[in-house]
Amino acid sequence: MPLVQLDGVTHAFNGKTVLDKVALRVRAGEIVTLIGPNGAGKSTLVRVVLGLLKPAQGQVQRKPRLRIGYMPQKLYLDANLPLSVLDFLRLLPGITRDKAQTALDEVGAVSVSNNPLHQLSGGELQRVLLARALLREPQLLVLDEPVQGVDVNGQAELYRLISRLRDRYQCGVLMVSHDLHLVMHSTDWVVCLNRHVCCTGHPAQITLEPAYAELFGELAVYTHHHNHRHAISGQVRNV
Ligand SMILES: Nc1ncnc2c1ncn2[C@@H]1O[C@H](COP(=O)(O)OP(=O)(O)OP(=O)(O)O)[C@@H](O)[C@H]1O
Repeated sequence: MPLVQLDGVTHAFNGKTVLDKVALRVRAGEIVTLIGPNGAGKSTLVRVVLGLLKPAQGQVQRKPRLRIGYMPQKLYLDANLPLSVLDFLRLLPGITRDKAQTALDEVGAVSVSNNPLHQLSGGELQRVLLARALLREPQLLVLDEPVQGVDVNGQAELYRLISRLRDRYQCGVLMVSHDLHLVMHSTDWVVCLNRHVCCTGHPAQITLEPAYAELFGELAVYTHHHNHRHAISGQVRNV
């Protein structure tokens, strides 16, 4: 049974359809990457997966008692709040100092344990957020743009870390990314979203899809015919 399975998920905000009959499935041990341009509905879909948003239509099935570890896109920090990394992780109920240290060790961030949270670099903060997600002992890790604010080398390292965590815990991973080329080697399945699912497949296949080429332009290669185009709003236009 998949950890989570969505079928025909449709949702609108203020009369504007943001998700249109979207299907998605994540199984244990699998890394699924959701890619799409700004406003494509990626974060909205993540909220549906997390159970924070009930879609107007469609089915959402989660494995019973599914434990989800979530890494948000952004963390809003109050620079006046003197919170160390360890204090921050220990805000989660039941987390001891030892458990927090182990999670930091796991993500290669033990050296910043006592540093003030708001003084971390982009890459260090992302690792700390990943450690926090791991503390829930997740069966499903949901990562919304996990490499934001991280330089290119750091991004590749973070993706390798995510793959290692998947190998070690055999958890499913759903991650959101803007850039398929960077995540290509660390993902098993790609879902290309622009309010509806434009195409899905293995990372190497997906770059050959005309729908992918249309969304991501010059980086992609056209090889076969596609039966619709997208208006700038993301609406499908027949050709
Ligand atoms: N709570 C809300 N109320 C109204 N509109 C919303 C709400 N949440 C999202 N939207 C709109 O839905 C659309 C999709 O937003 P969403 O954040 O899911 O896109 P995204 O693919 O994650 O974008 P980005 O890559 O920029 O983060 C956008 O037009 C956004 O303005």
